[in-house]
Amino acid sequence: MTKLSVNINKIATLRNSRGGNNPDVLKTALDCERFGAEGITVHPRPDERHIRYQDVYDVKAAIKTEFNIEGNCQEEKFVKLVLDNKPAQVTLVPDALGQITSNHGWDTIKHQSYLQDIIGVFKEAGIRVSIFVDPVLEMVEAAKTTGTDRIELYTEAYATGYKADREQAIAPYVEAAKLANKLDLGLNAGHDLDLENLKYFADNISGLLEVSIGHALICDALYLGLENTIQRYLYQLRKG
Ligand SMILES: CC(=O)[C@@H](O)[C@H](O)COP(=O)(O)O
Ligand SMILES: NCC(=O)COP(=O)(O)O
Repeated sequence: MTKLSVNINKIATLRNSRGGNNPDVLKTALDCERFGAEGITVHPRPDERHIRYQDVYDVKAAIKTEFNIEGNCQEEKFVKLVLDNKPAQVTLVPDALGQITSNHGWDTIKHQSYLQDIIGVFKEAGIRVSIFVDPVLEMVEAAKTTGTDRIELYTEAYATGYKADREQAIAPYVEAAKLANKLDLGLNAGHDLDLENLKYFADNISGLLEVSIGHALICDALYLGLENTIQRYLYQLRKG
């Protein structure tokens, strides 16, 4: 079964735009769980323009489902934040400073030795590790030797290509997933997944353990309401 982890970054972005506590990030996380989400994802960035470091402590203390902290482990503050909070999972993303959003996976060959070291730090603390990778076979293969528990396939290219030719868009992901399964690497996916493209992805990717979805889900919630939206995403993952 593929778990749905809701990324609440965009709730924090809205809150920060006025400086108060509306919408309430912690309440939203708890409501997401109440409405059926099987995990909460946050992606704090060094400028704290959406999720703030304090939000991470607050959310961790309150939620009951799997907590997934994503971010750039080259930032010392991020490493401390993760080790302080001990989430169920940390997802390592090779973001540059000031990046609008994540836009590529790790080069697991070039950064092999660095990844081995940092993954070891998190695993030593009992935290499951996932690393963000593009659906490129060499990158998946080299991910295995980093010691990571899982990879998260970066799905922006799938989401962009879906409308024009979904078979072509998913093809590299099918191959990457087959290889990950063969190597016994756990498989997550995320970025720009939405109500339209999610089911086809989940149906065609074997062994998909978790999707983390934020931007589209929060946009849908404006029209459909948060509870209804989460139920609809779960339905896309579960229906035959
Ligand atoms: C790793 C990934 O694809 C998402 O976490 C995405 O980066 C969300 O971050 P933003 O909300 O800052 O776009
Ligand atoms: N890991 C992907 C994620 O958390 C959410 O990405 P998006 O749905 O906001 O594009």
